[in-house]
Parts: sequence; C-alpha cells; structure tokens
Amino acid sequence: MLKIKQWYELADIKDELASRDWFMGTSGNLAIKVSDHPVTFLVTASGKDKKKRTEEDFLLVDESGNPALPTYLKPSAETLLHVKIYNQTNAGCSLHVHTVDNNVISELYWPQGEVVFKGQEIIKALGLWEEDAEIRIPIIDNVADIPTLAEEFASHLTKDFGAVLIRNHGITVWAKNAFEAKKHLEAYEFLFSYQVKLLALKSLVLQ
Ligand SMILES: CSCCC(=O)C(=O)COP(=O)(O)O
Ligand SMILES: [Zn+2]
Repeated sequence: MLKIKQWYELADIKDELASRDWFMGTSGNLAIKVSDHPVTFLVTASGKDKKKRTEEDFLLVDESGNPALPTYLKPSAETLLHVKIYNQTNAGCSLHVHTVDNNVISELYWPQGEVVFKGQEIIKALGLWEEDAEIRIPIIDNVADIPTLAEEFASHLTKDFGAVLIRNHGITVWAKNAFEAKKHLEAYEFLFSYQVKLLALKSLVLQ
C-alpha cells in the first residue's frame, strides 16, 4: 500500500519496542488509527518477526478488522481487541506486548483481578500528577476464543486511554496518539519491573 505518515510512526515504535526485546517469539501486535469516518487503522501482519522492518509489516483494516485493501497479508490474530479500542474510544494508537514482567505481574495479582500502584513518580507519565495518585490495571483471563476475549477486554474500555493485562499473556495499552501510547506502555513496564524486583528482594531479605 501507499505509505502514509501513520505507517512510519508505527514502524518507528515497532523498532524501538523491538530494541527492548518486547516481541519475543513473534508475540505482540501494534495498531494506529488512520481515519475516523469510517474507522480504519493500520495493524501488524500476523506471525511476523516484529524485530525486522519490512514493506509488509502492516496492513490497513476496516472497523471490523478486515483488510480494507486487497492484500495477501493476514491481520494480527488479536486485531479484534484493537477493533474494540477504535470503535469504543477516541484512542489513536494501541500497543500489545508480551514481557516476562507483565506476565509475572498478571499471574501474581490475578486473584485480585487488578494490580494497583501508588506512590511512584513514574505514574506522572500516565497523566496523573496528584501526590496520592494511584493507577489500577485490570487483569482478564486469557481465553483462547478471541471474540470472547475481545468482549471481556471491551468492558474495560471506559476511557480514551488505559491498559488491560491479559493473564499470562501480555498487556494492551491505548492512548490518544503514538507518542502517548508508547510513553504509557513504558511507564507500565517500569512499574511491573519494579514490583517484580521489589517482591523478589523482599522475599530474600525475609527468609
Ligand atoms: C507467538 S505469540 C501468540 C499470539 C499472540 O499472542 C500475539 O501477540 C501475536 O499474534 P499476531 O497474530 O499479532 O502475530
Ligand atoms: Zn498477544
């Protein structure tokens, strides 16, 4: 397809997340909105090595997640989650990555159905500047049926930015544009990494 500015924006984010090794085993998918009426967005092609930059990394899909232009590329297997985001919020970009830290946190806090962070300076990167600001990230079950997963995911799309952890799978973050979505993803991963290290060190000290 003819490359548009959103293509380059998403490709740059993909390269940056790849440099952090956040696309292990071809996992992860990324999307960026291209138009509102009708909704169209670029999404990563399924099953690709997302560490490589190629001419076939993304395809344009419609509001149902079907290719909007003739292509042999298959949209991400998790396109339906991005479909829900662009149909239910005003987000402009959505990012999904699997990391060891987000998987560990999702498993540890699964019984509570959410993980809550408070008293961390990095929370300001999520746009919360109050001293006692807290951030709650819901955790949903990793059901194999994507339409069912997408329905559960969609019940947490109450704001134009946010994040949902999928148990032992990964995180999906959405925000108004690519810059904000990447910033939020980095802040969440910082919090997860901090918490994993803190709990591990505490368990050593308390032994
Ligand atoms: C190998 S990871 C399993 C599928 C997945 O969870 C994922 O994020 C990548 O799937 P895609 O179809 O977007 O490549
Ligand atoms: Zn995934």
